[in-house]
Amino acid sequence: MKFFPSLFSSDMAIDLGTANTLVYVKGRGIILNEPSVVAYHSKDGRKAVLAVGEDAKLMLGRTPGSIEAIRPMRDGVIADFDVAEEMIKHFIRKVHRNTMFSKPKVIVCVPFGATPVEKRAIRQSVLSAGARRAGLISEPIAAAIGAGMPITDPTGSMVVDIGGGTTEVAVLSLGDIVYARSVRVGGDRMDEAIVSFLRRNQNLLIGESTAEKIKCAIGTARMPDDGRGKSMLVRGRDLLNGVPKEAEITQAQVAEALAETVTTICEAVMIALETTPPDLAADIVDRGVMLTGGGALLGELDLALREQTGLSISVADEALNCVAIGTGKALEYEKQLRHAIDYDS
Ligand SMILES: Nc1ncnc2c1ncn2[C@@H]1O[C@H](COP(=O)(O)OP(=O)(O)OP(=O)(O)O)[C@@H](O)[C@H]1O
Repeated sequence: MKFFPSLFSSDMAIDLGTANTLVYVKGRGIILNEPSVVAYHSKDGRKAVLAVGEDAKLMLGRTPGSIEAIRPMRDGVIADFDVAEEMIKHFIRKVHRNTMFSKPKVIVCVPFGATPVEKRAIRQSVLSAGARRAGLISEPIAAAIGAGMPITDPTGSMVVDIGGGTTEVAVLSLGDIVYARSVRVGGDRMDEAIVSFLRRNQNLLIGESTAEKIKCAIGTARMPDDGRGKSMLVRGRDLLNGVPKEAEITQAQVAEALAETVTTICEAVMIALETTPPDLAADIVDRGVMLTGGGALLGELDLALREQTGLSISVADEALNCVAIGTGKALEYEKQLRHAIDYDS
């Protein structure tokens, strides 16, 4: 009997993220979560896919001349359509492999600011990957559903989804978006800020994946009370003499490196509040703001936002998976949430 669900249903929801792609299968939940990376091998002017997802991410920054590891999503949108299509096809086939009947229906979440051309390209990639129908849902709506917010109530809710490439701030009421704004800062920008901080202050050159490790291990949005906080050892290359070098980086230094990104996120929240109609803004002041996305896990980001905006801030349970869970719920409860899913544009 365990075999039956995979035979009959593989309608799926995809969170096509800058950093990670997650696939939710109806009735089963999230069954795939892999980095959004594709590695190609080039020979005699012809390119062939070598690896996708986890295996391809291991190759980033470590490829010889004949291999290229590419992240097709940048700033929350598709930067390289051909590579993105390969990646979507690979993931859909991986999930759909055990299904004998019917092509799946697929719902994909897209950033609020995605253009009609970008939406059409995503839909086309999904259809050519073997889907029978392709629906799109706006990322802030999916994030809010995934965080369990009462988005269909006649009250204002604010969700701030901090992803790899973008941060989307949205105000929702009665199941739809009243205000949304996307700023091109997120986890990637934090990694870049750590790389340039170490280059400037310690003459140490590190790669972005090392910067991401530092951010996840000791990253913080607030200056530690003792002015230093925890520390970790980092390996990179000495920019002065070109040899490998190990240096210590403290939480205070990471906080300094990330200060600009954190301020940009705070400003986006304040602008959203100022632009929201007064009654809805009052609801948000009462009910607070929900943070979702991997960037929401940055140490003390909720506290820093609370201090800078004066609003009450919560981090969603399963912040990293909220968008995928919300897109999946839209698929499960399609009748109730059909106004949020776009099958036609
Ligand atoms: N513990 C952590 N602390 C800080 N950042 C983290 C942590 N865990 C994950 N991240 C960051 O979260 C980001 C990925 O988040 P998420 O998966 O929500 O983004 P995405 O959906 O791929 O991106 P986008 O929404 O921009 O398309 C990465 O930059 C990652 O480094």
